[in-house]
Amino acid sequence: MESAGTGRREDILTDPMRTKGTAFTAEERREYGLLGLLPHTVTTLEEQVGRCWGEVHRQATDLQRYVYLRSLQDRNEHLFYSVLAADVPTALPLVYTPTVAEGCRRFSALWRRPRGLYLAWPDRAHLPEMLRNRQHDEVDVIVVTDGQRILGIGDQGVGGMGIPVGKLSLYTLIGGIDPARTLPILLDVGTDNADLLDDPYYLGWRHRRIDDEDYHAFVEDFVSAVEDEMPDVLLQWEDFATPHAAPILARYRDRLLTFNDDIQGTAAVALGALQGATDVAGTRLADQQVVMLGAGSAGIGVMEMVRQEMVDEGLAPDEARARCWVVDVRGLLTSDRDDLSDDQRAFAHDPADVADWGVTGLPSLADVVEHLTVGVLLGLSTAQGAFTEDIVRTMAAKVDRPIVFPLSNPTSNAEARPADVDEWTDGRALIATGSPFPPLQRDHGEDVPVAQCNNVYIFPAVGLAVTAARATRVTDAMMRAAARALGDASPALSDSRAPLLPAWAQVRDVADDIALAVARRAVVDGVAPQASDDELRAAIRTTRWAPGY
Ligand SMILES: NC(=O)C1=CN([C@@H]2O[C@H](COP(=O)(O)OP(=O)(O)OC[C@H]3O[C@@H](n4cnc5c(N)ncnc54)[C@H](OP(=O)(O)O)[C@@H]3O)[C@@H](O)[C@H]2O)C=CC1
Ligand SMILES: CC(=O)C(=O)O
Ligand SMILES: [Mg+2]
Repeated sequence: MESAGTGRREDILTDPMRTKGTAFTAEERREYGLLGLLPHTVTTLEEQVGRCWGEVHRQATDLQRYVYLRSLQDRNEHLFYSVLAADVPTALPLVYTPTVAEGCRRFSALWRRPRGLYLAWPDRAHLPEMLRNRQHDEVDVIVVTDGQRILGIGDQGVGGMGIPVGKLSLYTLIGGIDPARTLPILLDVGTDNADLLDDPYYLGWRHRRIDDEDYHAFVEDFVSAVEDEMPDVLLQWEDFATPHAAPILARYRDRLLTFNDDIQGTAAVALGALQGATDVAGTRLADQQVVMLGAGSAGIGVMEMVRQEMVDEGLAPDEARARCWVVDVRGLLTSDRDDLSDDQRAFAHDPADVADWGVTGLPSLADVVEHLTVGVLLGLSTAQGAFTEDIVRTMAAKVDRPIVFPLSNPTSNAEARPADVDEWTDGRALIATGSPFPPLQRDHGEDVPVAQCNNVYIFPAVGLAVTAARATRVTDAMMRAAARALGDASPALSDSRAPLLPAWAQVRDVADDIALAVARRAVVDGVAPQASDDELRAAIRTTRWAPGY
């Protein structure tokens, strides 16, 4: 009993993928040598879920709720996912934006147990060995960050690991990816966050970020090691700073099964929400002047998909570009600026386009809104409150149904609060936000939920699609297919007062529909084996993991 019995019972009691905790039945407790190791009462999974939610609600702050749920995840994954699934709208803001931002900021202080891989530059000679040390051999999805641009809160160094962990939990909750087949990775290449460098308890490599030449060599070594170890894995790049995000995607998108969530996932969800919004507004994207505040990788990614959509709607590429306006911290992107990347330059306007505005220097967002009839105003700028009352009122004075999406995360970085936008536009605005906000109050007492336009609607479905279809690449057309399928599911298409995106209660069904559309497109694009719709549907069904004992 002593040796073999002890080994077996400890495994099954403490292995987060196999334990049932107090739900082990009397027979199982005897069979596995667990008698005496658990309190007498045998509980059901439903009772455990109820008990856990009771504890979540008893915590004093959302950060404590986050810590509780993360500890539960490390202890018992079936229970953790059952808890999340029981109340997705309440769980999401706790394991994801906005609370995960605080989890990242306080990562070192809150450290409990290891999860995923920490690949630090000083250990670069051992990358293959570190990858081989992963907990589970078979991996479907990796989410990797270097922690440099975490949501809108900047460089969090090793604390950025909160994001891959959080995103992968949503791959499982929404996309049904087996949690034992997910792998969060943090590339620790230092941090330029002075507070972290000064923090005696900081757990990352205490060093300034390495230079670009070393950085790209390290990323290349990492990618090569992933190719050797896990050649079929989906590699999702997350929260890389703009100077690295697009170049990395460009370098690897034709070599691996890979995508950048902030560029491509955000674009797809924004386009999906715009489909419902333009339908309610009774217009087409191609008829609008679309303004983006923020020229980072997320903002430019969204505008690129908006431009493609306008072309699909019938505009010539130049006509489409002429309707897209991007404003960054200095002002409007114009072709005489020498501080633009090639991706940004693609949206720069000729200074002659705005010469008759009479503005000295670069036009600001207020200037753009004053001089154009703007139908769509999007924010991916990290600039809290940048959609001011003046700006929104000026816009709303010229269009019946202004489309206003303050998309920056977390909540504290949003360009505007929905309740304010609603008030300034007398309830006419069509609103979606990046982080969750309370519903809008109407005089007659009916609450109107605000759509959360967040890439969480997209990435779990893309993961499900490529895993089920055995795709080898993520093409632009696959991301467009995701956007369309999400747009088609917009409740606003059938009820103009309904939110622009589906309710969280439906999100898993919607993910199945998106996954089918993406998988189908992968087959058409020749990046997945031939399969009929029925075969793809069946593959999606069998790929889906669900919690339960
Ligand atoms: N809703 C969603 O699903 C998603 C939301 N996001 C959010 O989008 C935001 C931006 O992400 P990303 O593009 O990667 O980040 P970046 O930091 O690279 O981009 C921010 C952009 O906004 C500009 N900017 C900063 N401050 C201001 C200001 N006061 N006025 C106007 N422009 C300003 C910056 O200009 P400059 O570079 O010159 O400083 C830059 O162009 C983040 O908050 C992130 O959380 C991202 C992905 C998905
Ligand atoms: C949602 C997301 O990916 C971000 O804010 O970066
Ligand atoms: Mg992100």
